[in-house]
Amino acid sequence: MSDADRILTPARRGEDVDAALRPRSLDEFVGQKAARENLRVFIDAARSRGDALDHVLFFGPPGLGKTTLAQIVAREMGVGFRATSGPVIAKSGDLAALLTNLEDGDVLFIDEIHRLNPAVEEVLYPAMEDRALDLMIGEGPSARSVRIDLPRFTLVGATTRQGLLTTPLRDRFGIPVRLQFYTVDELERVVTRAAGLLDLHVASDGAREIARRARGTPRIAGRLLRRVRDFANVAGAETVDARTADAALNRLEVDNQGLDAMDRRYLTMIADVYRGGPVGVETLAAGLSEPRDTIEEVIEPYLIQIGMVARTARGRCLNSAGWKHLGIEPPVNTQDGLFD
Ligand SMILES: Nc1ncnc2c1ncn2[C@@H]1O[C@H](COP(=O)(O)OP(=O)(O)OP(=O)(O)O)[C@@H](O)[C@H]1O
Ligand SMILES: [Mg+2]
Repeated sequence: MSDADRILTPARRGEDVDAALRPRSLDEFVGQKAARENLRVFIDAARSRGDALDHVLFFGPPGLGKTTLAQIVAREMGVGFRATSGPVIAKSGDLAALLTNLEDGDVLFIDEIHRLNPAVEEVLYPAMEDRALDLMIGEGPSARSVRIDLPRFTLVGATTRQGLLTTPLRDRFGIPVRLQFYTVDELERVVTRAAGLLDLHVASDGAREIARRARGTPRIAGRLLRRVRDFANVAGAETVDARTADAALNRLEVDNQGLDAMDRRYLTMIADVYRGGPVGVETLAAGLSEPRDTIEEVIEPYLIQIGMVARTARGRCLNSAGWKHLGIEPPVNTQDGLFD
């Protein structure tokens, strides 16, 4: 099974109707309290000065609301929103064209900003810092550089891999915002809100069951809700309660901790083959036939967050919660035993 086939992948899949469920204002946006409150202050301050908002970087695992917040920033500032992504901007000229076409105050959203090519990134530095573009005119000895002023704009970058950003780029964002996994309470509100938008009756224990098993991720909560709705429709259930949700999620092979077959394969490999670790991520990637990026970006963050796995300098280790979840006794003398 590849990551794209998983019901629990936090990465976006074609069936996801993200747009319909997207909160449209900071007040509608659930969770991420600290980030929301800070953004509110910075947006109000910029607006009262009549200035563009400082550049913002959203980073964190997939499906936590980076794109949603970028759109909300533009809407709350009352400015235009232009979106592109790192790998799409092939040449520095493409970026120059985008920048010179911005209107005063616009938000330029660059998704996957860690994948910008270095030549393009160079163009971004003076644009972010001085709102200017340095262009070379002509070639060879007669070449000269001209500086063009740009409209005031706010660059909003998003990345799942903050560590892959170059330091000069990272330093040019005045407002870095790390997104966190959501609590079950927060996801319960996400599910209830989405159910309302989908015109579906979900009892509070049903919303809670879905929330508990959504891997801390609103995108997964929305997707599970739609699949549970399908099961409820076929079963002729008017209301999704905890029992209906539990039965549907079991059928989807989402276990009671919200892990799926891929997560269990990952945990089982560390347990069975490497006696709980430490084992390097490359070795795990080869053993599981998954790209290393998928393991690091998609599978591990949540398993680390819930304390089943630890990322150490010598590799990945299974913690006692991981052993417990697999229902396996850890071998004696594991590293884990030393720390628990
Ligand atoms: N705080 C929230 N409240 C309600 N729904 C949310 C929230 N955050 C995200 N969502 C929903 O989750 C889905 C995914 O959000 P979004 O596309 O913004 O994630 P992302 O962080 O940009 O993901 P990726 O890294 O894959 O680009 C959307 O349908 C959005 O409506
Ligand atoms: Mg996104």
